[in-house]
Amino acid sequence: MKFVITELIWNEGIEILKEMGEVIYDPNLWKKNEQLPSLLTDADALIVRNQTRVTGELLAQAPKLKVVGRLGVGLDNIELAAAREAGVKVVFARNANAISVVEYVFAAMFSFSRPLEKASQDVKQGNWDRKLFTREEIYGKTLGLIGVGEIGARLASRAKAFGMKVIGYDPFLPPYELACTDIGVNMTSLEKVLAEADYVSLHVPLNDQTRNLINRESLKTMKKTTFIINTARGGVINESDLYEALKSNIIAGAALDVLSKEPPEGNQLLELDNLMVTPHIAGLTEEAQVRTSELVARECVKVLCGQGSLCIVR
Ligand SMILES: NC(=O)C1=CN([C@@H]2O[C@H](COP(=O)(O)OP(=O)(O)OC[C@H]3O[C@@H](n4cnc5c(N)ncnc54)[C@H](O)[C@@H]3O)[C@@H](O)[C@H]2O)C=CC1
Ligand SMILES: O=C(O)CCC(=O)C(=O)O
Repeated sequence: MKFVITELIWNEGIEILKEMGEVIYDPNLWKKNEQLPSLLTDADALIVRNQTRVTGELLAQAPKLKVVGRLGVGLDNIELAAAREAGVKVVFARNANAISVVEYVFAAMFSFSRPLEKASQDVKQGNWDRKLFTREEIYGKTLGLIGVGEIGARLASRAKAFGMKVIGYDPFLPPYELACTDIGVNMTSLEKVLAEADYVSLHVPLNDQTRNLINRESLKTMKKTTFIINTARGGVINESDLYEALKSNIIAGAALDVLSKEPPEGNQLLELDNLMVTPHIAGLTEEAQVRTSELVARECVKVLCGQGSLCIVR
């Protein structure tokens, strides 16, 4: 078996693959468009993160390919219809990084509500301003979830433990799969989530329905005190509309782990004081990456051995 890996993978995954065959691994291969097709001519599996564009054109250059492994959850960089047409299965790291994303969202909420780093810097600069850093508890506040899947559900149960009220919008949630009421999420409309939440957190895939879901009109319906947190995909928020809303204090602030263009180029949002931005790290913890690398390696091998996998994208 030949495995081609175009982006960062942890050793735990590589070890599994090496037992099964040849492993070509270069974490920067996704940037080397001229090299990739020739490496794929006799590859059985292609393993990627979120930067490799797995297009129909690329798949056509990989006649032996049977499986694409996605070291993560979002599938917006993979042309699923083209993969289906080519008979190539796609497996992903179902739920492997969800807890890390949840903890990131708490870090973002606490950065707004208890800004320890800013206060610490202020003290180190010789100040002792206790009033300046008086904020609000998250206890009793409303967390609004847009998308209540693997991440949203885990975020909800932990937010309840902090005494938050949790409301959610997810029109595609199969009722038998997740009893939102059991985990304390009051499911409601998108309009209500936006109007009532003190913290809005996005957990939807990027697709034609969710692109620009948060835009000038929806931002206007939010409270002036609301913070929005985006760990989903940059395209879910219209960035120029968010820029205007933050600049004119239509909402209080935003934390973005994802941007429409990564790394950013000339993105005005980065100039704003009420914006926190990180380089797509919500799912990047040691634990999540070991789980992700092992899971995707194992599931690719299963597919190549003709066994079933619960991580195949349908
Ligand atoms: N920043 C990071 O490091 C990470 C980002 N992600 C992003 O988070 C997204 C969500 O991840 P999971 O919770 O694991 O996925 P999931 O598939 O378990 O949950 C997504 C939920 O969104 C819902 N949904 C779909 N379209 C919707 C719409 N138009 N309106 C409202 N809800 C809608 C679905 O019904 C589903 O319940 C991923 O697709 C990925 O883009 C995931 C992991 C790490
Ligand atoms: O692929 C990555 O490295 C980031 C994780 C992510 O965005 C995802 O799992 O969807």
